Amino acid sequence: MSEFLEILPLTKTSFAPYGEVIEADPSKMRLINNGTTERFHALGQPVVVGAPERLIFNIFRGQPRQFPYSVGMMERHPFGSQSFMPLSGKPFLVGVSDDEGGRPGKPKIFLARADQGVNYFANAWHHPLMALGAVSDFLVVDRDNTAANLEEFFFETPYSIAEPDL
Ligand SMILES: NC(=O)N[C@@H](O)C(=O)O
Ligand code: NI
Repeated sequence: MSEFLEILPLTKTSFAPYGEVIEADPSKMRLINNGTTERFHALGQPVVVGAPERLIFNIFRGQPRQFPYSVGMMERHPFGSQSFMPLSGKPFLVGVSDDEGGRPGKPKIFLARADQGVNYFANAWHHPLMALGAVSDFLVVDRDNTAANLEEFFFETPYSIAEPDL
């Protein structure tokens, strides 16, 4: 019987060890364009390790996950950060793990609102995109040449996630 993982709200504090939360934080806001635009400044830092690879913009179109969902693996990108910002007005799930001697520990699952994105730090264990409820698009900024930038770990016993209460 696999262990069910609790779903927590996504907050800057809870997510801090794994990356940055991209959201319109009033403390980061400055008025620009003659007061007609609110700029929420420097919400996260895209990172490439090991030039000459480039940071690129992508769109990921994710199929909604079905529940109960089996979390059988985690992955990480040693040579760059990876950010996901919802474009379809839907919430999504974020899964991360601490590193425990080169392997991911028990995953932590966060529910990201439709107005929240995340930027995973380089080498942060995370689960691949988990869209919710409908096919959803995400703006993704990460390092080009992903082939050399992906490490996966498969759990002997998968964890489970119950249908989130949206
Ligand atoms: N492999 C890929 O491009 N996607 C994953 O990295 C992911 O985090 O969804
Ligand atoms: Ni990834």
